[in-house]
Amino acid sequence: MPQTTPTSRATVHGYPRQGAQRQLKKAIESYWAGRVDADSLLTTGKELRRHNLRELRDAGIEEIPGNYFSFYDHVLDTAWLLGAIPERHLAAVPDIASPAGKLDRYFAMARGTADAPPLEMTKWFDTNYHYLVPELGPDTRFALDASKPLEEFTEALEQGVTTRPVLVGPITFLLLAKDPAGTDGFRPLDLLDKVVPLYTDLLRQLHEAGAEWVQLDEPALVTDQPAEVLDKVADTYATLAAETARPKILVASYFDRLGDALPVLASSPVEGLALDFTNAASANLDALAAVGGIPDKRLVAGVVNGRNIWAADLAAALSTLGTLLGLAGSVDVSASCSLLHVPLDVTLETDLDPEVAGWLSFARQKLDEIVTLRRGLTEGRGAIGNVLHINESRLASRASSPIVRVPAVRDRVAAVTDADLHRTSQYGKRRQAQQGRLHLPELPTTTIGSFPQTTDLRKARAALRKGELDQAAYQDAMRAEVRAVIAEQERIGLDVLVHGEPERNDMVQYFGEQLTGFLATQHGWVQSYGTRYVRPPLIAGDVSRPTPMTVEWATYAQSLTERPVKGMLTGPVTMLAWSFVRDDQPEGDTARQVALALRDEVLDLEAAGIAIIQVDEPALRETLPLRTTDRAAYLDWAVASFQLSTAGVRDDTQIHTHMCYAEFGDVLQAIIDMDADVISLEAARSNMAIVADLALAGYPNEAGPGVWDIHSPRVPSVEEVVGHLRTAVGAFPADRLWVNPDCGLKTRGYPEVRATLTNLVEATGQVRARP
Ligand SMILES: Nc1nc2c(c(=O)[nH]1)N[C@@H](CNc1ccc(C(=O)N[C@@H](CCC(=O)N[C@@H](CCC(=O)N[C@@H](CCC(=O)O)C(=O)O)C(=O)O)C(=O)O)cc1)CN2
Ligand code: MET
Ligand SMILES: [Zn+2]
Repeated sequence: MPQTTPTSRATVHGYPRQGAQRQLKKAIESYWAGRVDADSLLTTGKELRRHNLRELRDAGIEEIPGNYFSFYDHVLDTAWLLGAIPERHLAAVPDIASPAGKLDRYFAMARGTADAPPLEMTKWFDTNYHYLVPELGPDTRFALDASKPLEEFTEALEQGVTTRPVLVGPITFLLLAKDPAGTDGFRPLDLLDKVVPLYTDLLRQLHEAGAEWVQLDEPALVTDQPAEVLDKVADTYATLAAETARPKILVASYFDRLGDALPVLASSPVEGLALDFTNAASANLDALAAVGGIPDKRLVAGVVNGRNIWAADLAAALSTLGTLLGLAGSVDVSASCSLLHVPLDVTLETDLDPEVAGWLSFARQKLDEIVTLRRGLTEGRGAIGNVLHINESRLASRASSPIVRVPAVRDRVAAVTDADLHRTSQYGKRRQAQQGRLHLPELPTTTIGSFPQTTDLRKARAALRKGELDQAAYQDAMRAEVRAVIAEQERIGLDVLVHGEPERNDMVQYFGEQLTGFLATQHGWVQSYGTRYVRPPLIAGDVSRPTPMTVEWATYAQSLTERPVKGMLTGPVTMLAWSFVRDDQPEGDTARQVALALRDEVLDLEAAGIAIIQVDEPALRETLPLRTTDRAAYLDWAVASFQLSTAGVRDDTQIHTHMCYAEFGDVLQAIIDMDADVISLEAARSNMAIVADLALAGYPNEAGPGVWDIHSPRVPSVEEVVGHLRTAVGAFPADRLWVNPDCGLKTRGYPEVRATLTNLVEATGQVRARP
């Protein structure tokens, strides 16, 4: 007899918010541009939520999440919920009586206004999604505004569905927040006692509205936390559970294992836990057994990977679920995390080989997997025999496909030796050779690569796709842009130029489209931040480079000027991090394949006379495993793959790399080991703190701390840039410093780019003249 657990349900933590045609992006951007009013935007939001609710219900999802929708970001929504709104944003939009007022204040926090800079934005754990960092100080006063979760709950109820509202939990909210003033001895977590009563109040209000369950997300608990924080977790959930008029509480964790937080939550009085059982988080299974299970609790089992796009191994997932049945009061089937991080629907992909499409599972397909597994769990394998059979044959087709394993690529990787990872000479000798070739002034000025991606550029690309523009006309348009970008930089007086990357839809997608082993999607949009989306390529098979990818663009740009133009590539770690990576071999193996393909490109650029080659690694820091014990192994392959891609060049070829997104403290040694001749880093927002860190760590090569925060259209004055440069020069040898913005300029407009780069060059002149 199959074991039956009648209470088992199919559920998810969240679903893509944007709609199949990215309607949400378009509606919000239209609102910002003044083309539609607040009511129209609110209506679009409502329609998308209603549509998603039907989609989830029709797919067979038995408990549907609520409050996962957002006009910008769910952490920002939580700050709003708790009334943690900085003074400057209150002042910028003082009147919120109307719907437009509310939206405008909300968007002011997200994007800033002329006088009020936005909240800082940073990566959501180890994903490519960005959240807005709540600003909390010792004097922050909270005030609950539960209207969003309540209204969305009621809205679903009107459609006949009792949703489970999903909210960022109090511990994670406070751990993600920052005190912009850096008040001595204060941490946002000190505000816990002020915040917990608001959550209690919120629980009461949701209960009154009819909510049976509420989900509080605590992903911060999958990062290492001291005992003192874990004690606060225990206290917090004991306090919340002590409220009698409340929904049942489900505490959710994802992206890694709970570790020491697992026994704490297991023995807390909350009614349910949601755990991730994929990848490194699969250690949750043994840990759960070790605490004797949670027989009095509901377990929401994340057995379907919510972050990757491969069809699940249903038989394996079912066997995990079977084991879990013995470890919890009830077992529900879910994805490991919100489906926010994957594209919407494989069936929209008409260009994919149908065999390959069968290997894939986007958000919509994951719903089917979850529902199937729930049936298998409650009705037995026999009930889903057909689906298991099809799944098995699809997995087999993937495992044996010739695109997955290419012997020549594997042989080449196997032949890599340690010598391939190191430049011929030490930095000192290379520096002399490079100076002899480049003749750069002290404090050379440069940019990070991209210039504004104008509407015209995107329109040209869209026209090419639709066949309205032929390849030759498209190339002409892009070349014209390269000419304009080079001329612009010469006029401004920069020392090392870039071609501006006009031909790239995205720095990862562009290379993915040219490398064998990568697959592109047409509609696979995933939210990166706010209304900005990316279409991550899929790494399905062994990677190689059939032909040069950037050499023509680089040599064309170089032919237009006497000044050096940097070759511009995306590094192996970032190519993996911002793609959906194959799950059938260690990531380090995939990274080496990508590195060899890039190494070919680097050597071709060198042979074509390009003297400076930049290999960007902005994702190196964010991909750092969440648990510190896993980090060394990651850094080993990450650094080695960067070295493999770059170390083949001559002494007089200068290798640059670039990293944005601050918090480099954990990777300083890796930065040294990468041995790029020059690294440009984000620094403007942290007032050049990284420069002192590099000096302290003994970083021996050259560095360009960013002097312009490109995330904002604000133009820094000459004095401000001079100030940054003097700080840098005071902390690091001036003869090893470069001057550049924090990151590429693709999201910026020409007016602020011209103004800022002019100021940057002027400021550099002043500091050179009077160091
Ligand atoms: N992969 C990746 N991850 C990253 C970054 C990154 O650069 N790449 N940077 C950080 C995040 N920053 C980001 C910055 C900008 C955008 C961004 O601008 N995205 C664009 C899409 C970029 C793109 O793929 N553009 C394509 C397609 C553009 C498009 O939408 N075309 C329309 C039609 C074109 C038109 O008429 O305007 C369509 O296909 O429907 C192109 O240029 O060809 C957007 O959401 O609008 C995304 C992330 C961290 N993570
Ligand atoms: C997110 S890092 C961006 C680096 C790239 N070269 C650019 O300038 O856009
Ligand atoms: Zn960058």
